[in-house]
Amino acid sequence: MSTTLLKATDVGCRFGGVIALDRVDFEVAENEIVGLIGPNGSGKTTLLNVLSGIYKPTAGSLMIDGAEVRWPSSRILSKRYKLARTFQNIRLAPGLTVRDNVLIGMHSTFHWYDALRRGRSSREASSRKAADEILEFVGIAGKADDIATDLSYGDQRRVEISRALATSPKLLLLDEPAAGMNPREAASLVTLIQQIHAERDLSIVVIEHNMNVVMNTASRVMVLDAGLCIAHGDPKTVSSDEQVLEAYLGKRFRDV
Ligand SMILES: Nc1ncnc2c1ncn2[C@@H]1O[C@H](COP(=O)(O)OP(=O)(O)OP(=O)(O)O)[C@@H](O)[C@H]1O
Repeated sequence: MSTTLLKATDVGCRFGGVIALDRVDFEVAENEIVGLIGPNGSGKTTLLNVLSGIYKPTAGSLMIDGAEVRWPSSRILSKRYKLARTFQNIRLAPGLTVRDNVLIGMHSTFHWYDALRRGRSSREASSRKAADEILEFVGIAGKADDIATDLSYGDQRRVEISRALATSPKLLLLDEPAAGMNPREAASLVTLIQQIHAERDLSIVVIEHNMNVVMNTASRVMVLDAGLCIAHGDPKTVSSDEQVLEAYLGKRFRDV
């Protein structure tokens, strides 16, 4: 039987007159990959921002690892509850190497300069080794000394994922990891997500507009539309749901 890692109940989030989330229930089990899809502006990133402590919701409750949490800050969530995330718009430290970006993730409790100093000191050789192991795992070890922002788009996404993995998360939140990728890069992202899931003891939530990525990674999918959950279930069931087809996927998806 699967154990629930995170359970958000009746979550609401308003921005003035805009209802970004309307009584949304969301659950992630241990070792599960959940896909989150929906049209632009349907509330996907808002849900991720709420779950990672960036937005405080206007209603609802959150349980993580069996304990009720009172919507703490992202720092507390990432440390105490071991959540890590990537962003829709890549956020890498400019001018720093790939390895240094990962070291920042590893020492995220410190100011980034402190993190780098610690990461670069001989005492912290083990951190560098751990960073290099993650880069190897993610497939960009050969680029550890390159400036991260000089890499291809697909590789920059891999750096972001490496940085998130550096915190050894129990829950990894990926916000449109395939955005801007070509089909070849997106296919190799699918393999990477499957590999992370198979080899690391964690759960993953993935927001994506690329249906191939969602359908080939997630075992369960939730669909948001205008802040409401309009469907959830296994990918096959969701992809044949009439309401989903009409609201979001449309004919395009029927042809996939
Ligand atoms: N900080 C904010 N201030 C005001 N409105 C916001 C804010 N964040 C989100 N919204 C609004 O909430 C709604 C949901 O936005 P959200 O970014 O969560 O959608 P999304 O499903 O992630 O869209 P996309 O697929 O385009 O990224 C939108 O109407 C958006 O304009």
